[in-house]
Amino acid sequence: MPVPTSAPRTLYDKVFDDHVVRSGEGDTLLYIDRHLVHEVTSPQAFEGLRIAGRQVRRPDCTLVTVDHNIPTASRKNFKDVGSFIVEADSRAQVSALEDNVKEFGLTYFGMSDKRQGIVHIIGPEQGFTLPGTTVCCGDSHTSTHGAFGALAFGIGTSEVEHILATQTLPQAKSKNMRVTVEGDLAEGVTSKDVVLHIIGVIGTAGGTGCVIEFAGSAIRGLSMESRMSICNMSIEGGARAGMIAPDDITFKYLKGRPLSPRDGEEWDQAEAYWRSLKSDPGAKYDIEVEIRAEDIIPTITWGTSPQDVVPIKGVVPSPEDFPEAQRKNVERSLEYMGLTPGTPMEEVKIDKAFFGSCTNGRIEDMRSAARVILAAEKNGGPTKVAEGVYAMIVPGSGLVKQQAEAEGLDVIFKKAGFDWREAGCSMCLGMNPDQLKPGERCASTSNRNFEGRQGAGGRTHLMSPAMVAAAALTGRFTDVRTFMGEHIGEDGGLKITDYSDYLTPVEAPARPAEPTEQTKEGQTPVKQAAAASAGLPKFNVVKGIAAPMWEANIDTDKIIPKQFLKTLLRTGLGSALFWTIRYDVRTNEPLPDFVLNKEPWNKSSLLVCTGPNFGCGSSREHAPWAINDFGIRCIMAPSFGDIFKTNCFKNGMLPLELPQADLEALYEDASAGLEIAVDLENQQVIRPNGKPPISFTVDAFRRHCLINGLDDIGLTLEHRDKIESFEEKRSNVWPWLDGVGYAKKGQKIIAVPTKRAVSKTDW
Ligand SMILES: CC(C)[C@H](C(=O)O)[C@@H](O)C(=O)O
Ligand code: SF4
Repeated sequence: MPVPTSAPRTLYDKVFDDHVVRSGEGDTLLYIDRHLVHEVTSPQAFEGLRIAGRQVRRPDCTLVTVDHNIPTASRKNFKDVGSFIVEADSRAQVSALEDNVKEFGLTYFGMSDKRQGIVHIIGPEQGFTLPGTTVCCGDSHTSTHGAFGALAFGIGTSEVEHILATQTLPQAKSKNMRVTVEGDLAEGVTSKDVVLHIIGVIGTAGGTGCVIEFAGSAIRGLSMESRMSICNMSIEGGARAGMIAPDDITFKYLKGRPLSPRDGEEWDQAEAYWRSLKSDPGAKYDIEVEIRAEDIIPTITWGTSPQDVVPIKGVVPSPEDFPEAQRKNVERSLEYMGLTPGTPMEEVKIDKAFFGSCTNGRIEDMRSAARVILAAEKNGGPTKVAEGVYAMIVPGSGLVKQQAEAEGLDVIFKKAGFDWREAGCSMCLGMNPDQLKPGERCASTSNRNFEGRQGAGGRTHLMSPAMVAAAALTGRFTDVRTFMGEHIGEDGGLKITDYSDYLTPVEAPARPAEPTEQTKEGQTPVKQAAAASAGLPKFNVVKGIAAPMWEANIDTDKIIPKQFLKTLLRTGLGSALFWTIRYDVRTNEPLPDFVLNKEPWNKSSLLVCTGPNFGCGSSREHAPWAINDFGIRCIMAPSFGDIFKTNCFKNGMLPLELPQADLEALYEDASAGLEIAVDLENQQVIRPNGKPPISFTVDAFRRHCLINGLDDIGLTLEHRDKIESFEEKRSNVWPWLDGVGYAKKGQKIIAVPTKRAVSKTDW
């Protein structure tokens, strides 16, 4: 429920309140101003629209691009997707998107468009992301856009369909959390170090159920691009979204962008509203975290969770350094990462270096890496990528690439032996051919170091672009400050003009052979029958064997890895559930010790996990689809990742939070192979052998929907009149938000007239 406007409100409260279409029973219905769409999480949503005979409600507020699947090889000879993308499933997914944007009349930055890029890079670049807006995308790193003071969060595919059809989304109000970073950042410390440090402090579940506002002088001193890197990784801190109050730095960044309000009256009106978007003095936060900027030094990860951070001067930790409850997880991570406790991080060697992703694929990141290369040379450090290391640079968008080339950065990179690629998500998750081989170690500017994230068996260490550049040059993790001398800093040190000596074109380095097919890691399993939601099955009592698991932070990459996200369907993923821990990564043979490969748990219909934060990370709805397809309808755990939890409900599944002691008891029942029953109507877990049942409570509205198998879109469309009156108000109060897409004359625009001319600026 909106807070009465007289009470002091946080930035989050204000943006939330300004988007309420309706509040009643269940979640509040929020209007979504900006919807970004990509190829991985949309095919089933468009299919759902088609089956229900629905249109896209606001094409002018929808922007579509392709990023995850596309190869990053040169596009010089690009003709079409059909001939360019070798891998069949990736090609099918990109082609499906191309068909969908045509059919539904949407603005699309395809592979031949220089504005194409990672969704979270192109939104801000175009001025599509604006302060005070609600921004959604079927992608967990939508939190990036919060850097503008937008309420931006990732959603699953069912929610993508919901927004396409209604331009709204049912949302529960999150808690307010504030992370304040006060003071000056030391030389060589970047926003990536800040956010890794924050996640190290709060943990990957620290922000669960919250929207984090980043505040303090260190945050205010950052550029927009650095702020985006911080908000981007709010999801790694478990938060629904991250936000930073907009200020002059924000307004300057937005001025003149193609989809920003036009100069003059429209801009002035927008800026006046944006200036009101800051937390009121005395506004209440449920959680406050304070961090001193001077405590942050260049930081990297050692393990398989983004919270596994260590300062570069530190050593690989030992399980004994952690509380008892975490030791098994630490041992598992160390084993996977092939690291020995006590080894100085600066002695760990790398095989690959990856620059890019929605965290660090922007122009400032490219400049920061180039500065390190130049400074290393000036200070007598290495001048080339270390022997045996393959280093790739993948700009976040075609426009970032164009800008970098205009500044001559590509020449610096190529001369030092880096491979200069085309825009896309690339090795951040390796849905395209850019992947690690089993056992390879990578210094990466991306955001996730989960097991198998960059390729089955691959080992990822997260760090800043400057630190990746340093590691690429020395072949091992290196404190960038040790050979930078005075030439350091995000804006200080070497200036762009210093690049002039390096502007001689050179050949690209040899690249390791690319796999043509991804069958080694397994392909989309079993062919499936129906692509769209078949309507929600009713959930009443689910009884059966429960699979016991104990790991903390089971991320959705672990539940279903990237190679299975290429499906156009919602079904058939059961055989790939927990792929990387269920099968041998080299032979694809089932691992006999994995619980779901053993009798009787291979027929589980429930799952009990004693570790917290189940389903954290990526927004892929493929995770609950895979669990459901295996036959599991209810997961019991101490806590869940926010997006995963919503995705479960959208599929008629129950994510049930229970106290640790109850879970330990159920874990024992499950390990003994005994049947458990979850009775949602009576809110009880019934244990075997007459043991006393465990009571629980589930939100009344969610329970009602699950028991009756209710379809959310249908429910929302009953409030069509409310949506229309909200849109009318929106056009009056925030007129710069209407009709800003690139829709051309004659293109299908449903419901909303375009009120403004299409910008012709060459961006
Ligand atoms: C494909 C998409 C669902 C996913 C996400 O939500 O984050 C991806 O971008 C990732 O980084 O794993
Ligand atoms: S996290 Fe990686 S895969 Fe996901 S959107 Fe960002 S760049 Fe793409």
